[in-house]
Amino acid sequence: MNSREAERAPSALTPPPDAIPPVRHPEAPAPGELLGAHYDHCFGCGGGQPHGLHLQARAGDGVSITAEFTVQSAHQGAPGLAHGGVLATALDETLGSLNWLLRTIAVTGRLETDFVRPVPVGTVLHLQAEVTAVAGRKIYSTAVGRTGGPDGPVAVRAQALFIEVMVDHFIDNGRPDEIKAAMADPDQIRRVRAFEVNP
Ligand SMILES: CCCCCCCC(=O)SCCNC(=O)CCNC(=O)[C@H](O)C(C)(C)COP(=O)(O)OP(=O)(O)OC[C@H]1O[C@@H](n2cnc3c(N)ncnc32)[C@H](O)[C@@H]1OP(=O)(O)O
Repeated sequence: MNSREAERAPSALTPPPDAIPPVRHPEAPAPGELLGAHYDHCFGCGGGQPHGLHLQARAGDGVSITAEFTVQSAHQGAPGLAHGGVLATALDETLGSLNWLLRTIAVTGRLETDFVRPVPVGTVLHLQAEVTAVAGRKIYSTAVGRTGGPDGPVAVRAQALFIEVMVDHFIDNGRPDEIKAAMADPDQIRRVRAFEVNP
């Protein structure tokens, strides 16, 4: 472990003392509004991924989100049970959707997941996530996923740190074919949301 990694290790998900509460963007979708897919080919929310999660997120109060995802046969790890990585993806996607309420472009830097109960295929996972603090480019957030309804037992939970980036993060690092296709989309909203840029 180098010194930078050591610095991040145990307290990386604890906001520093100068962190501030998150501020909901004035043009954020109203509480209860469905967010829709930010990118058709997103494995978490896009309709263009046959085996994707097709997660549906809804704006909550403050800087919070609720989301639902139904575990499909294609999401198995052990027989009849959701793969842990798929559940982590559902948490990551829900947490990532919070950035749309802040209208900040950010990517996951760290995602720490607790797998509390096994989740069978066919289960609807009810997710809730909120931003807890912001410190400069660092956005701290938490999420839980419950089974049997929005108030059911916790099956998974996560703590995350998202880092604000410029749109160049996607343009410089993404594969040129997909970047070109997304930029050529005549729908301005779809074009900007593909890169998570504010319209
Ligand atoms: C609706 C949208 C849904 C989107 C889907 C869900 C979201 C995703 O899955 S995004 C994809 C997965 N994530 C990625 O690909 C990110 C890959 N990583 C990177 O590109 C870079 O490491 C990146 C951008 C996170 C940080 O790099 P860089 O911009 O150079 O920032 P850097 O200076 O290293 O770090 C900035 C701060 O964050 C901290 N930090 C960065 N990474 C971490 C980390 N892993 N753990 C803890 N702290 C970290 C640094 O310590 C630093 O803190 P401070 O300002 O206090 O010194």
